Amino acid sequence: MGALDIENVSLRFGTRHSSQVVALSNLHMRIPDKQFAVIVGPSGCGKSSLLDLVAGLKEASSGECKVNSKTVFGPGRDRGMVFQNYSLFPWLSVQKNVEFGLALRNVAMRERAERARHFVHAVGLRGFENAYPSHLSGGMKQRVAIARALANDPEVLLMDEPFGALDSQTRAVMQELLIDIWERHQKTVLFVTHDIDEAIFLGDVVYVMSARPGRIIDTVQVDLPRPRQYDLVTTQDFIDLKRRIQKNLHHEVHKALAAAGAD
Ligand SMILES: Nc1ncnc2c1ncn2[C@@H]1O[C@H](COP(=O)(O)OP(=O)(O)OP(=O)(O)O)[C@@H](O)[C@H]1O
Repeated sequence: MGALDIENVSLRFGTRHSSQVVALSNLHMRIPDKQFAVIVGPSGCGKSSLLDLVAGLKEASSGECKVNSKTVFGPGRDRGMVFQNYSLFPWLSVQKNVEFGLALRNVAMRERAERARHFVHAVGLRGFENAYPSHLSGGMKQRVAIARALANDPEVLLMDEPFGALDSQTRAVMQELLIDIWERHQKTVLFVTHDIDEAIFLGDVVYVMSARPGRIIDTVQVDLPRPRQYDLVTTQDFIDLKRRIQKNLHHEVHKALAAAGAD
C-alpha cells in the first residue's frame, strides 16, 4: 500500500526577519495507492521542494505529508528517491550501489546480493554488476539508481526529473523501461518532469503547478490505454491532452519569468 496525502502544505524559506521565499502555498493532493502521478510546472515553482517534503528531506512550514495515513517526519524506507543526477556512490560497483540500502538495514549478505542482482537484471544491466559508475553511460547510471530504489521495496517512488539529463532516444527507452517495471511492481509513483509528452506518456494523472508559490491549477486524468506504445503520441486524444496542459503551463511560465525579472 502506498497512498500519499499532501495536506495543506506550505513551504517558506528564510526567517521572519529576512525576506521570505514562499515556495509552496496550501498544496493539497491525494495520490491513491499504485497510481502513477506526474507533476509539471514552470521552473522554480516548487516541484523539487514538494518531492523533498514527501521524502522527508525538508520540513513543511505548515501542513503535512502522509504515506498510508502516517505523517512523514523524516526519510524512511517506505519512500525511494531517484534524482536527475543519479547520486550513485562512485567508489562502489553497480552491485554494491544497489545493495547499499539493504546493507544499511543489515539484510543478510546472501539475501541482499540476490535481491540486488534481481533488480540489476530487471533494469537490463546483466553483466555490469562489477562495473563502476564512471564506466557507465547516463542511461545506465539512471538504471542503477532505479534498481537501487526498487531493491529497498519502497511503497512510494519519488522521481525528480530522472531522465532530464538523457538524450531523447535514451529517454524514450528509459520511459518504456520504467512503465514496464511499474506495471510489474505496482508502486505508487510521484514523478516530476518538464516534458509534457513524457508526463502524458507515463502518467495516470498529470498535475499542473502554478508559478511560485506552487499550487495545483489543473488535474488532468490520462485515460489512455495501457500498455502504452510510442505511437500514442500521434493520436488525437494525446494531442488534446497535450494542448490542454501546454495552454495552462505556457501562462504560468510567463508569470514565472515576469516574477524572476522583478526579483
Ligand atoms: N534553500 C533555499 N532557500 C531559499 N529559496 C530556496 C531554497 N531552495 C529553493 N528555494 C526557492 O524555492 C523555489 C522552489 O524551488 P524548487 O527547486 O523546489 O523549484 P522547482 O520547481 O523544482 O525548479 P526547477 O524546475 O527549476 O528544478 C525556487 O524559487 C527556489 O529558488
